[in-house]
Amino acid sequence: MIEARGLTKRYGEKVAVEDLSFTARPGVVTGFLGPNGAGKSTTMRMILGLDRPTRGEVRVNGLRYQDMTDPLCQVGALLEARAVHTGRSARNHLLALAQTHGISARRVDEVIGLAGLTDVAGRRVGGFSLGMGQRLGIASALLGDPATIILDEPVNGLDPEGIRWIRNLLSQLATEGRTVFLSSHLMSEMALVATHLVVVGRGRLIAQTSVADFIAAASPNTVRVRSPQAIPLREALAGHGVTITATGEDTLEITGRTNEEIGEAARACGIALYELTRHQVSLEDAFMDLTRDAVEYHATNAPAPAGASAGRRSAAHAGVAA
Ligand SMILES: Nc1ncnc2c1ncn2[C@@H]1O[C@H](COP(=O)(O)OP(=O)(O)OP(=O)(O)O)[C@@H](O)[C@H]1O
Repeated sequence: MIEARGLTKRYGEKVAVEDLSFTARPGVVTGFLGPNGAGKSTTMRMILGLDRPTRGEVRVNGLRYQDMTDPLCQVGALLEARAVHTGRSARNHLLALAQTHGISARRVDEVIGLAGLTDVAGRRVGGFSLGMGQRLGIASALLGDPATIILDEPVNGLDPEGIRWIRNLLSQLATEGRTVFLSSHLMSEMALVATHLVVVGRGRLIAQTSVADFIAAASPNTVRVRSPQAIPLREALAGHGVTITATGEDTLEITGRTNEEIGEAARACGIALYELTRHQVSLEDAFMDLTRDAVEYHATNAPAPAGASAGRRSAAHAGVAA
């Protein structure tokens, strides 16, 4: 469990993180999202005792990092995959780390296997590819069998097989009851692995919610229906507060009716349906919509539109912090 309360970090005049409170719970993968410069790395560094909060505090498993006697066994972290002694072999690097916490050589070989590094464990880390470095970083994070795992951009440099491996690994770690907290700029990847989100912008909390609610809140309330009898179906569904637009010969876009209502109305009239789909935006679209005002630097050819969009307004209603 990670609990941040009123976490604030200033660098001189610059406020990197401001009054940030959130909880990452055991048993789920929590994605930590935010535009560039939103304060994610600073927050992760404070969780790991690498930066001292200006105000507030953050605890892992109820403890501040600096109060842990066996940090490697409490919280495993991957922040900078390249920050290892490049002259050592992967196994020796892990053995040296293990010795600082009285962790057995057997556990070292276990995590080498888990990370898929068995064939290269004797090779110098200096010759490792970015993907192998990531795997070694993840092996280091898991060495102490910690209840909480924090990973900054864990799929960085991994090939498709490696990405699938880490996706399965993170889900497995959460299923075992661990707290998994990770940042990534790859929204499609985050949508596949995380079930909960903490979203920050300009150092402040924007949202703390499930991925499903985050996407639902940003999605228009539209159902797409395809039927060979679109005209009688349209007549059957017409009513107060219902908008129906024909977008093709056999296709209708409907707002104001649920999937169930449409399905039941079609059945009652003996109308066949070929498709009945609630329109959902991608996590990337929801993220872009919600964080548009929190982006520090916009590309000059894509200025931020003024005012809140419908998506952002509805996101605020779904337990999303203002
Ligand atoms: N040591 C520092 N001194 C001054 N400003 C800093 C320092 N570290 C971070 N910042 C500033 O604090 C803000 C938050 O930075 P941080 O690296 O935490 O963001 P981030 O969300 O991790 O960004 P990215 O997605 O680009 O990695 C940025 O504006 C950054 O320039």
